[in-house]
Amino acid sequence: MSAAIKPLVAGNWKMNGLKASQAEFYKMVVGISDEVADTVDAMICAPSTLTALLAEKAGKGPPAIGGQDCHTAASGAHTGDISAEMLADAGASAVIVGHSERRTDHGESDAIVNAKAQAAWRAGLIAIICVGETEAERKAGNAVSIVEGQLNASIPDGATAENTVVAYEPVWAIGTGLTPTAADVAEMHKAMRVNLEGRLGSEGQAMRLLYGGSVKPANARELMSVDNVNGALVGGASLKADDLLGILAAYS
Ligand SMILES: O=C[C@H](O)COP(=O)(O)O
Repeated sequence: MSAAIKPLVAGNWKMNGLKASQAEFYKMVVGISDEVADTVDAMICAPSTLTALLAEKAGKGPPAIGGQDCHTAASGAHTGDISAEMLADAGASAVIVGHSERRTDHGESDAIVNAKAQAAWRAGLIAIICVGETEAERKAGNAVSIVEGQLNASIPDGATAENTVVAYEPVWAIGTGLTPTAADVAEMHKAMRVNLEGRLGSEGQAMRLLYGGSVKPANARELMSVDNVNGALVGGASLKADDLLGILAAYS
């Protein structure tokens, strides 16, 4: 772990959560101790129907509130979409862009992800940019080159450690209970660090690099202690306060 970088554990609720989920969320708000908050940043990326409700419930947080996707435009005739400005207005401070589920389900290319990251910055949001290889790409020995290609094309010029977080999520590890070995995570995160330092200098050196894919309380300590892993992007386990708090406890 890079000592100077404050880690981030971001929960991605995906298409889960109703107004009643505020009760579980409030358990997270009251369960994050000052000691934990001093050590690690916490965030919940809620469905946009809940952004304003949870932001109000969180007050100043933690957790901070994030969105899960945004359009590239600030406003306009884009039925069903949501802009980064709308998320910011509802109380979000960050937005995930380029999640593999968006890339697969909605055909989002690196170029679109790049434009969405710029839209996030335009609205004053942190862009959490996701990258990751498929199972076939890993089996073919191409995982690192695939991820480097995604980094190069998805991260806009002007990325800083303040406005950008990178999340490495092997597609085959998402929601499957499978995780890469600590050695594989270390290899990938080192490669990402070298790539980002080469392009962005000290900003790339200080940028938070999250690991995502089947992170649970039981494996968080091992995964989060890998060099160049500066936190986690958590799906299923972020829906339950006990699990999220258990993952945050990896930093205690
Ligand atoms: O954004 C989160 C990831 O897709 C990981 O999901 P998961 O923790 O349910 O595997």
